[in-house]
Amino acid sequence: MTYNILISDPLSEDGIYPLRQADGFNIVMETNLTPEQLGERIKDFDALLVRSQTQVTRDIIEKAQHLKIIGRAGVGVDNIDLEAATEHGVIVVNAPDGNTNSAAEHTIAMLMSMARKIPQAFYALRNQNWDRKSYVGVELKNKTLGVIGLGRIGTEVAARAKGQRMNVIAYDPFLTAEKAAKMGVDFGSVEDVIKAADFITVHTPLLKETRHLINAEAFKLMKDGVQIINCARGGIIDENALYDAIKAGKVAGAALDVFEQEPMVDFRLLDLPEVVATPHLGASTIEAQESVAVDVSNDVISYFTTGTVRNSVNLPSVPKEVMAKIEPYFDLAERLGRFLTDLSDGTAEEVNIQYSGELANVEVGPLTRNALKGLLKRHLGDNVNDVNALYLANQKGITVNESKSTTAKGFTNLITMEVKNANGTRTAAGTLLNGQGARIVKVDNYLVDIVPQGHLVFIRHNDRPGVIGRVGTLLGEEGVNIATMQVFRSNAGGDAIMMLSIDKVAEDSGLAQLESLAEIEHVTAINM
Ligand SMILES: NC(=O)c1ccc[n+]([C@@H]2O[C@H](COP(=O)([O-])OP(=O)(O)OC[C@H]3O[C@@H](n4cnc5c(N)ncnc54)[C@H](O)[C@@H]3O)[C@@H](O)[C@H]2O)c1
Ligand SMILES: O=C(O)[C@H](O)COP(=O)(O)O
Repeated sequence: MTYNILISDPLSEDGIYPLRQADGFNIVMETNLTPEQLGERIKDFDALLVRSQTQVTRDIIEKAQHLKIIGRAGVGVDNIDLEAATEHGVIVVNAPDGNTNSAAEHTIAMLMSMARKIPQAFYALRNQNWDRKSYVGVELKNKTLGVIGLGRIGTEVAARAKGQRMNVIAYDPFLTAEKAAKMGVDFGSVEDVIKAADFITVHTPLLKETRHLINAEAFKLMKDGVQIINCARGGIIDENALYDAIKAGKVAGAALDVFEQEPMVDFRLLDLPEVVATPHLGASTIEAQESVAVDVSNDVISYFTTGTVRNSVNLPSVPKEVMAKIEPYFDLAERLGRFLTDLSDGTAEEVNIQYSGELANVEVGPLTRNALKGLLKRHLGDNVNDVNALYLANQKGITVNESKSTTAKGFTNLITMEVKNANGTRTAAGTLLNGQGARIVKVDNYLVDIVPQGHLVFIRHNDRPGVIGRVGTLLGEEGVNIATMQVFRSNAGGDAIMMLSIDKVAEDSGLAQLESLAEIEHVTAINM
C-alpha cells in the first residue's frame, strides 16, 4: 500500500527526510496552490502537510476523498478547520515543541529591536543618514515585562527577560501562585499585568476569548509610553486600536511578527516610526523548521503504520505509557460495540460503558471511542473512525456515559457496555484473557464465554429437551455448518440463550425458519 502525501507549504527537506526514507509514502510538494487548485489536488491524497499559509478550510476537507491526517509543521492550527476535520474523521497533528525556542528568541529580538530602535536606525543609515539623535532607546533592566499567556513560548520569554534583569508579571489561566513563585515571576489578572507593565508581550493562541484581548479599553489602562510585542497571532491585538494608541502617543513602540491578515494587505501600521515588524518569522530558523517537520513526518508515519500519533489536536493525546496499557483493549472495545449493534434492535439512544479492574486506573477515552466506532460502523461504514466516533454519536443524539469500578467480578479487567434504545437495554461485557485474546463473558444477565469473532448466531429460547438438536438439524438442512455451540440458561426449564458460531453468514431465510420453532423466541445474526 502506498500513501500519497501532499506538502503544500515549504517544509524543511531535512525535516521530511524520515518520510522520504520510510517505505510506502509517495511525497508530492506543491506550494502556493490557490484554494481552487488545492481543492482539486487534495482528492488524490491521504495526508496533507502544511505550515500557517495553507488555509485548510471546510471546503477543502469536504473535497478530500481519502484524507486521513493533516500535519501542521508548527504550533498554531487556526488555519485548519478543526471542526470539519473532526466531523470527517481526519486527524490533525501539530508540532507543539519544535519551534518554541525560535519563537522565544524572536520575541526577545523584537523586544530589543523595538526598545533600541535598531531597524529604524539601520533604515536611516542605509539611506546614508548618520542620525544619532532620533534613535534614542530605553533600557530593559529594572523595567517590567507583562507576559500574557505563560505557555511554552511565554515561559521561555519570561526566563530570558529575567536574564535581562527585567521584572516579569504574567497572566495565564493555568498559572498558580506556586508555579509563579517557582519561576520568579509575579502574577495577576490581565488587568493587573497591563497596568503594571512597561513592555507587554502576548503568547496565547488566537481564540474567541483572546481575539482583540488588547483593545482600545486595554490601551487606556496601560502606562503611558508602554511598548507592545505580538509574536503569537495577529488579532490578539486590535490593530486599529493599536494604530490609534500609537498616534495618540499612549504607545511608544510596537513589535509585530504577526498580523490580522496574512499575507499583510493593510500596511498602515508600518508607516508609523514606532513600529518594527517581521513577516511572521518567529519559527523561521533552520533548527525549528527541521524539528517541526521531523515531528509531523514521524506522526504521519506512525499514524499509517501503527494507527497512533503523538501530537493530535482533535483527539486528546494520551501519554505513551498509558497508550501501551490501553491499546491491547482497542479491539475488544470495538468488538463489543459491533456485537451490541447487531444484538440491539433499534437505534441506540444511550450508551453506558463501565471499565473495571485494572482499567479503572487508566485514561479510557480512546477505548470509548473504539467502542462507539464498533457500534456506529455497521450503519456508517468507514465514515466513522476514532477521531469522529464520539462526535458522530453525539450528533446522532446518543448519550454516552463512562464509569469506572476497581472491582471486576473475578476478572482482572472488564469492559461492560450497555446500549439502550426504545426497545430496551442490551448488555455485553468483555475481557482480555491473558494470552488468549478477547472473550465476551456476559450477555444481558447470562454469564457466557464467547470468542467475539466470525459469524455468530444468538438465540433466545426456552430450555426444553430437544431444542438444541432441532436447531442443529434445521441449520444443517440449510447447509450451515456449526463450528461451536454454547447454551446458557437462567434455570432448568426457564429462559435460555444459545450462541452458535457458524462458518458463513447465515441466510435470513434460515434464521426465519429457526424462529418458527415453538421453543425459540428470537434469533439474531451477529457478524463480527
Ligand atoms: N510567530 C511565530 O512564528 C510563532 C511561532 C510559534 C508559535 N506561535 C504562536 O505563539 C502562541 C503561543 O504558542 P505556545 O507554543 O507557547 O502555546 P502554548 O499552548 O504552550 O501556550 C499558550 C498559553 O496561552 C494561555 N492562554 C489561553 N487563553 C488565554 C487567555 N485568555 N489569557 C492568557 N493566557 C491564555 C494558555 O493557558 C497557554 O498556557 C500561539 O498562538 C502560537 O500559534 C507563533
Ligand atoms: O504557530 C506557529 O507554529 C507559528 O506561527 C509558525 O508558523 P509558520 O510555520 O507558518 O512559520
